[in-house]
Parts: sequence; structure tokens; C-alpha cells
Amino acid sequence: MHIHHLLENNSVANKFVAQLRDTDIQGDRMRFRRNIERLGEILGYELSKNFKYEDKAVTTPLGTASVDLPAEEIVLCSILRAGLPLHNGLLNYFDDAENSFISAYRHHPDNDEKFEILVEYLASPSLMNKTLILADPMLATGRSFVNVMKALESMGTPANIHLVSVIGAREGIEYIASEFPENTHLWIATIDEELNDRGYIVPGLGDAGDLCFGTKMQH
Ligand SMILES: O=P(O)(O)OC[C@H]1O[C@H](OP(=O)(O)OP(=O)(O)O)[C@H](O)[C@@H]1O
Ligand SMILES: O=c1cc[nH]c(=O)[nH]1
Ligand SMILES: [Mg+2]
Repeated sequence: MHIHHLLENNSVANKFVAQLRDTDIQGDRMRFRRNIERLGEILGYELSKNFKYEDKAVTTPLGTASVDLPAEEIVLCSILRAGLPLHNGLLNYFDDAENSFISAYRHHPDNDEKFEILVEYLASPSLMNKTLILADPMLATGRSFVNVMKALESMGTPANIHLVSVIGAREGIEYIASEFPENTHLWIATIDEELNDRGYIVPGLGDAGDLCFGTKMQH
């Protein structure tokens, strides 16, 4: 897997990640969602440098300009719930992409820290030979990304896979690297070293879905 780590180079993106983590700021849900969206825009811009491009002639009022334009059929797929603002950010730039939505959530059958990932909802076009961009801001154990990819197999085999995330735990990144095809790209803002015994990233930012949309009842 090719790992592209955005915060390895300082930029304004550092500030957006800091605000997502900061307990004094992250309670402002609109800012929290917008910061994830902004990082989706930046990560999308970075990953677009990896596309194939084809020269096209564009007619201007005064003549013809030659422009290299992306030559890939993009499907943007995000993992509900927390993937939604990241999806919006990517869609701001890849505005003519097709879109998929898939759900994944942690189900605690015995009400303890053990959980399984349940995938219950999928709406997707064919992925056959397309460029799949799979987005989820949190990559903790990596099980959501892996289970979602398995659920997407029935939609056809993509030509290219780009995973987009905001915060990843080292252990989860190693797990997805062992499960996804070798030529998969991971575009991630920042990487933390620890997961706690509940599978939360430390220091991380807490529960991204709840911070975006409020708490949910267990069922
Ligand atoms: O790498 P993993 O260990 O699978 O953890 C990451 C997953 O956890 C979060 O979703 P959550 O299950 O909390 O659902 P939510 O978005 O509805 O809150 C997050 O958005 C990822 O999907
Ligand atoms: O740290 C984590 C792990 C999973 N999901 C989150 O939202 N945060
Ligand atoms: Mg959650």
C-alpha cells in the first residue's frame, strides 16, 4: 500500500486537524463537520495528482486552449455516518463523480468492549474498472474499511482504490495494508501510535460520528 501522510509537511491542514482534536473547539458540530470537509478537499486535491490525464481542447471566447483533464471514472464511496462530511469535501472537487454509500457500525453484542462491525446498507453503482475513492475519517482497527471493501466486492473490481482518512492508528494501517491490494493508496492527514482497549485512537479525537451528528442509542 502506498501511504501519503499529509501532516508530514506543515500546512494550514495542521490547524484543521488541531481543531478536530481540541476539546474546547470540537463541540461546535458545524465547525467539526466543516474541518473534516476541508480536509476532504485537501486530500482530494492531493490524490488527484495521481490520476491519469488526457489532453482536451477547450474553446474560449478568443481561441482554443489545450488542457490536461482527469481521465478516470470516479466513484466516491463513504462509510456512514462520519464519512458524510469527508464525502462532501471530496465531492466539492470531484463534482461529477458517481457516488456510493455504505453503512458500518460497531455492535457490542455483550455490552462489553468486544465489538463486531456490521454492514447493513449499501447503495452503489458498478465499480468495475473504475477509480474507487473510499472515505472514512477514522481508521482505528481498520476493520470498517476491510469489511466495507468485502461488501463492495459484488459491485465489480475497481481499477484503482484510494482510501481517504483523517486520523489513523498505526495498527489499523498495518491491518488494511495486509488486506487491500498492494497498489492501493491511502491518503491520510495524520497517524497516531495507540489504540485503547475499546478500539479508540489515542490521542485521536473521540467519536467522530457523535461529534458530527450527536450521540446515538445502542440497539
Ligand atoms: O477502524 P475501525 O476500528 O473499524 O473504526 C473506525 C470506524 O469507527 C467509526 O464509525 P462508528 O462505528 O463509530 O460509526 P458512526 O460513524 O456511525 O459513529 C469511524 O467512522 C469508522 O467507520
Ligand atoms: O477513535 C475512534 C475509533 C473509532 N471511531 C471513532 O470515531 N473514533
Ligand atoms: Mg461512532
